Amino acid sequence: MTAIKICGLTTPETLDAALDAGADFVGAVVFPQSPRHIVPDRAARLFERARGRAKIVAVTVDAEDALLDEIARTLKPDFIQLHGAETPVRAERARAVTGAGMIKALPIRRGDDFAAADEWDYHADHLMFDAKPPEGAVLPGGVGHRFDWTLLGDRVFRHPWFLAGGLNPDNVGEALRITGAPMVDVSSGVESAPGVKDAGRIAAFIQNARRT
Ligand SMILES: O=C(O)c1ccccc1N[C@@H]1O[C@H](COP(=O)(O)O)[C@@H](O)[C@H]1O
Repeated sequence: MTAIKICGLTTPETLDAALDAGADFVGAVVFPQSPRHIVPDRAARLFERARGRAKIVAVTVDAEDALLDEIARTLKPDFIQLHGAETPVRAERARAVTGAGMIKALPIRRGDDFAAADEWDYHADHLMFDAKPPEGAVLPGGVGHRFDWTLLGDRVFRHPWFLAGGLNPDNVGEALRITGAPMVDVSSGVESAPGVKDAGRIAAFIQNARRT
């Protein structure tokens, strides 16, 4: 069965919508430039209701040790998602500081962007293939951009991997049919406005992904 991550949750109502619909991973974005930013202390109080029901993911972008340490002490995530330009050395440091599993997002625009996966596959527990944002974009993710899913072809990776970028309730079925992704991740596609999650769209996304 496809594993599903709902990312950028900031309210109890929408977190409950994700949990009740059967999300496997729920994500807190700790990145001040994001409309979904939540400080670690508040994330810890919000996400406590998810513990044991879904894996808790802290999404970070080139985070310093101090922030990683704060996230580890407060939120205690099951996974740290690295969504910036981290190196494998920094990623191993993030793993050591947090004691959490690691998801590494790789930006994809063309087929040769998958080359980075060869090395990262040996460091990350899960790779996440997300669309490369347009030049000058403030956010490295969460912008609803998708890449050409056929680029995945019949590539094989060591661990189950996430497809992300521009997914929504209407296209997740097609995305799964084309890519055979074992895991999917969504943020802006289940919102009514940037940073405003929609319980109905969360439920529809999970239902449509499961149906496929
Ligand atoms: O969601 C954000 O605001 C965000 C900020 C910084 C880094 C990553 C972020 N989100 C991640 O990007 C994917 C794809 O987003 P979308 O579905 O295209 O909107 C999202 O699932 C998060 O993992």
